[in-house]
Amino acid sequence: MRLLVKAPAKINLSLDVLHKRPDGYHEVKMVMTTIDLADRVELAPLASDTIQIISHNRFVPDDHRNLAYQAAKLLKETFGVRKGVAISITKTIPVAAGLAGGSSDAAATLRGLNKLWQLGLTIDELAELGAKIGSDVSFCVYGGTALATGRGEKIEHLPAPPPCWVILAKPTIGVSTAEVYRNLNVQRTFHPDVDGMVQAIKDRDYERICSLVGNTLEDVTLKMHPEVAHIKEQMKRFGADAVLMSGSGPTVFGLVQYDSRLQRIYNGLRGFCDQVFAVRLLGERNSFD
Ligand SMILES: C[C@](O)(CO)[C@H](O)COP(=O)(O)OP(=O)(O)OC[C@H]1O[C@@H](n2ccc(N)nc2=O)[C@H](O)[C@@H]1O
Ligand SMILES: Nc1ncnc2c1ncn2[C@@H]1O[C@H](COP(=O)(O)OP(=O)(O)OP(=O)(O)O)[C@@H](O)[C@H]1O
Repeated sequence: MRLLVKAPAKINLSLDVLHKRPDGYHEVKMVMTTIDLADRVELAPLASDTIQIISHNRFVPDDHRNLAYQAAKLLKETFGVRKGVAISITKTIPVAAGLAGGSSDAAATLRGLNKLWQLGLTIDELAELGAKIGSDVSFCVYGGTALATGRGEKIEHLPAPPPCWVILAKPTIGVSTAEVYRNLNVQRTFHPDVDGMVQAIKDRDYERICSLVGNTLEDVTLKMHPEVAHIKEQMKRFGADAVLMSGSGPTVFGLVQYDSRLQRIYNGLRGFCDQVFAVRLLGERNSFD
């Protein structure tokens, strides 16, 4: 049996960093939501007891460094599985972009292998295991919309925000999440109103959601890569309702409610940015199939 699993990207509508912890990670408080831009993860049983990664993207490792590999290894070791699997990853989510592509591939692998190997784990158990792979993996196991705290692995589910378009523009640079956190001075930085964002989502108030988007990590990445600020300015100028960098960047997203404006913004950005996507905000859990 071969299994095809969808691995959607996330954006951070609000991301606050509270303080650095003794373990080196940062305590965060953020609102994340899934969007309709997804990698395809295909799982096929192997006769030998090995994990094989097939990826045709030169930026994606095809060995133990791949987060999907780490997900399979974690399940094998934790539950004593003596079976092999070939994991074929077709990337659509840009790499090192702030969209949790690798984390979502790992989450899809956890969900898929739970079925393929008939492990009978609950979604909460899979999310807990996911946290061992990376801070964004727990959220990606569930998808939907959530308030994430701790180092990002404590998930409180939220209703979906009102439907809208999400325009994404990624400059041709990759950003290291570790480096962005390292360059952050938590005391002297902007802190968005995350509680306000949670309330606005519960109230399904699109205008308030747009007015409250904010990301503590944005200033750090903008200083390192001024082209991200340029994309932000252009997206605002072309008429997006709200504009923000996602995660540690460098992808910038814009929220747009009216179809009539979408084409104009998309075309405008395509003029100077290679990777531009217009997708729907998913926001609902279980939108993987
Ligand atoms: C920027 C975000 O994507 C926002 O959703 C996440 O906070 C990062 O999630 P991630 O890429 O899954 O991060 P991990 O793979 O767990 O960690 C990568 C590196 O980022 C830093 N890191 C990450 C998460 C966090 N809460 N504090 C940190 O300081 C650490 O230096 C860590 O070594
Ligand atoms: N399945 C994978 N897909 C993409 N990159 C992967 C994968 N597994 C490991 N990596 C490595 O992880 C690095 C970060 O990639 P990824 O696309 O997950 O970043 P990101 O979108 O910024 O993540 P996040 O938003 O969670 O910080 C890449 O440079 C790559 O070397």
